[in-house]
Amino acid sequence: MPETARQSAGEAYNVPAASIFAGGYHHPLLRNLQAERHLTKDMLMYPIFITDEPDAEVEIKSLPGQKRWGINRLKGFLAPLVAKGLRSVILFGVPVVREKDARGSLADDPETPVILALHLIRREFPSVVVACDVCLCEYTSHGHCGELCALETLTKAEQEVNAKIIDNKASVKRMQEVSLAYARAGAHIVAPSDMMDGRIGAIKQALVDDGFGNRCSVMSYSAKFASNMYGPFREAAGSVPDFGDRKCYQLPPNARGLARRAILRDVAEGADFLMVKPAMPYLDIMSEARELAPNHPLACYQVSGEFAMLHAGADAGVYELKAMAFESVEGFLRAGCTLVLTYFTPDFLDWLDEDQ
Ligand SMILES: NCC(=O)CCC(=O)O
Ligand SMILES: [Zn+2]
Ligand SMILES: [Zn+2]
Repeated sequence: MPETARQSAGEAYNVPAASIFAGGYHHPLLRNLQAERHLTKDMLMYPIFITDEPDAEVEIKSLPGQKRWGINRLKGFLAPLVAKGLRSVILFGVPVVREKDARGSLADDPETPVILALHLIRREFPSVVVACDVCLCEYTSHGHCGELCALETLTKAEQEVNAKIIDNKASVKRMQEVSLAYARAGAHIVAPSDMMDGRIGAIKQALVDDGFGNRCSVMSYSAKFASNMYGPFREAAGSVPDFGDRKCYQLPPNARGLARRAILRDVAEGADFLMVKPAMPYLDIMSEARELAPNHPLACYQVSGEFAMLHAGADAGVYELKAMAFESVEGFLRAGCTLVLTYFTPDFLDWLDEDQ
């Protein structure tokens, strides 16, 4: 037993005045003031799936409440959200009608859903900032994020460990082309999630050379981990790879050092925004990113599996969804994030107007 407790056996222990913590902040307002920063509507970016079926409004089973939208439905879907204060979206294209090929030609086809949506959103909702995810996985016939090497050039052993399947050079060139196409169609931000080496510098240079240096920002998915939590997204976007996995271009979940290097590399290559993805299991990486790049805005992506997990827990009675969603985002802000990509955005637009 500790000395003080023995001495006071039988008597009430006198709590020292300086040890009173929670009790000192005994009112909801006083507790609220503990936060350095609070979630605001400006900090929310909403991921949206747009398909090439113009009238589609298709539920995504594994992503509660989320749908794939056809271009003809987009205005009606976004208008009420913009009225509630939606400030930014990130677009993902989902071709289901047109045929995919090995180089992901549909990514930057002039009629591709993302480009049509860019024109529409810029025209109809001038207050909304539009980011476009830049990646090939939704557009390639094989479902990988970049162009592949001719597989016959690889040894069997290399194929088995999924090494060297990506043609990095050809892929980076595609990311430049796709980024430029989105910038020309009005994207405020291009957000490469492909994870090819050197793409940030290449994209930034292509934008600058084409006159977009101060019209289109680059948000790098800097620390994107090869997570188990992208499943519902892959259902939503139809981007499950045909073979192998993404481990040769995304970070292993245990890779703190690689994440730190990736963050520093993307800063050096000219990224305007950095990102950590997924969010909840990687709070340590966020706070390290904050330290490594204190002068850059930091985003995090609360991915599809996190969203599905939070819903599943709430449905099982483990917690109340709204309270848990706020708790998750409070963690991101505490860790230093300034922007949160989340499927909860429409909910937060309502919740932030309610008493919390
Ligand atoms: N580039 C986006 C993803 O790879 C997945 C996001 C998610 O799971 O929500
Ligand atoms: Zn991808
Ligand atoms: Zn992706």
